[in-house]
Amino acid sequence: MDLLRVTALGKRFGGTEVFRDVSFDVPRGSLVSLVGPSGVGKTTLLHIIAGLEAAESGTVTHFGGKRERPQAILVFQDYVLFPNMTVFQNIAFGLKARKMKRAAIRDKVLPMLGYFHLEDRRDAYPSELSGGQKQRVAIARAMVLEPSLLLLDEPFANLDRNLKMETALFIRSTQRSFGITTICVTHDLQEALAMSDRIGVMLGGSLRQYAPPLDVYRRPVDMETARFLGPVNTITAPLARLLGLETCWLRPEALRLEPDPDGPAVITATHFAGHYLCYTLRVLDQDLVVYALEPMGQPGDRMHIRVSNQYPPIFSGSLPEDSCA
Ligand SMILES: Nc1ncnc2c1ncn2[C@@H]1O[C@H](COP(=O)(O)OP(=O)(O)OP(=O)(O)O)[C@@H](O)[C@H]1O
Repeated sequence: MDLLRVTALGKRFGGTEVFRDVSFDVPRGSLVSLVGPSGVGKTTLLHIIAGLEAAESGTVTHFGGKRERPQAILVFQDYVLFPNMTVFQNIAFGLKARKMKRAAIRDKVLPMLGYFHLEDRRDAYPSELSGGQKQRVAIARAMVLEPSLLLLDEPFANLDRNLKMETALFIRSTQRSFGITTICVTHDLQEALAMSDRIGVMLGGSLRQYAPPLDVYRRPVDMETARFLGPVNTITAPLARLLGLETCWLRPEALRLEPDPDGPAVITATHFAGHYLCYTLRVLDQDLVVYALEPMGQPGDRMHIRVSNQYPPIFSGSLPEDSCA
């Protein structure tokens, strides 16, 4: 079985249940991210997979059976680089501990320095590195050992906003090039969506959904998962009639704005979100969130709203109980 299999895992701390019945498979060579609010048990789950923590119930089977359990490496969120060692020495550390010969260590570490864009920092100490460089050293130090499982705990936690996505795409490309099965725990949803083969959404003590990122975003299993992934517009009956739809729930990108002095919607707020503009509008006593690539207007401007058939509703039909917009 070329999978890492997590089956019915449960964990308690004292009398408090953290999670129950968590099951998922990680195919060899794939990258999986576990996301969820703070305190839901993501790090605890990662520690159980790493063998650092015992589960209350359930099993973790590494690629075909416990007897063949291969090496798993956990990269902690605060990097834990050796402060008195250079970048080269940090990356070489695990190979040296395996008593590898000097020339063989050089042959392994030098390509890593190139791959991780650290050639000109090879003799620098961790205190002389930027957050992004430290992160790259920590991941290079793990990958040089060619682990069969790489576990990343909050790999973007200490990075500047603009470095997060760059690092996510870098992790993705290195993970693919080296074919290293990777499980990542993160708060950074956009980065997790961008780099992962599968996303596991942990909510309220269980793994609510485990699927490719676009499926979780477009076909969430319930409203709480939908809202965790991003804004949801509830289209109740009067608005649905106006838009020529049935009652449904739409992501912001499913709606289009057109400036129209006689339009039914009024812009109430707008902000620039980096790659797009985010508008909040009031229409028929409801608030809607709509994204646009081009500026559409200012608060107070009236708009016509169209529905794009490129983005089907994430749910349609009768309103579930937790559907309040
Ligand atoms: N050793 C421990 N003893 C008792 N409770 C613990 C222990 N470790 C974690 N917890 C509790 O278990 C819950 C899950 O913690 P965990 O760190 O796994 O969550 P998380 O989803 O990774 O959170 P965050 O995103 O904030 O890191 C929390 O309520 C935490 O306080």
